[in-house]
Amino acid sequence: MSRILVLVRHGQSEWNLKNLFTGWKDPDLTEKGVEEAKSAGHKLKDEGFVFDTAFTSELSRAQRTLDLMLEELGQTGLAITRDVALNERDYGDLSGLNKDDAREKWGEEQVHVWRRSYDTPPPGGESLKDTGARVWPYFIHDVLPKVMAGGTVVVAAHGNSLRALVMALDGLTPDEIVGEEIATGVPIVYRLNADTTVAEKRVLKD
Ligand SMILES: O=C(O)[C@H](O)COP(=O)(O)O
Repeated sequence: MSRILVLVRHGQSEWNLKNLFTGWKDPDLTEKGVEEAKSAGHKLKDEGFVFDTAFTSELSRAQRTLDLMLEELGQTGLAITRDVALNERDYGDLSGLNKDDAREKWGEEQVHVWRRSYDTPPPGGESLKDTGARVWPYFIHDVLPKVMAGGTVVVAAHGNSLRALVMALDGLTPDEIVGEEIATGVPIVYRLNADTTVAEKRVLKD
């Protein structure tokens, strides 16, 4: 039984390039982001991955990344489930602001706490804990059963919705999750044991 879960953060978006807080805003991929998505698909193809099902968010950058990966894999007909539960953390009032301008205004430390802490939400937005409170139940209810049935499952999502998943899968503490970064377009491959614990984790860097 394979029980494989592949997590991929979308490729670079227009707002990643402009250094803007994005959250639930919906910018497209840049050309570099398109290349990153294709390269993720290429790596997975080279390793022989064939997916049984795919999940993504309701945001274009993750959906397009998934489509581009599946094109590379020759799996454009695959069933895709799109759900708001996998959306990026809602950055609230920070959405659309430049990250350096925010550091100027509120200070480096405060902005770091909003971006990387476990339970301090940005103004009007979600903390990582809040994000996990919607991502994790969705994962348990909708995604995990497909993996545990012996499937090979891909989830294309976002920096912080994936940090919430990785925190739970890897059993990281609130202090440990602060240092966890998810790179754009780099597949993270989990193989799970029959009791749902992680048997193996590999990050498919270049
Ligand atoms: O929503 C965003 O701005 C990005 O997708 C993630 O941003 P962060 O790295 O600042 O959390």
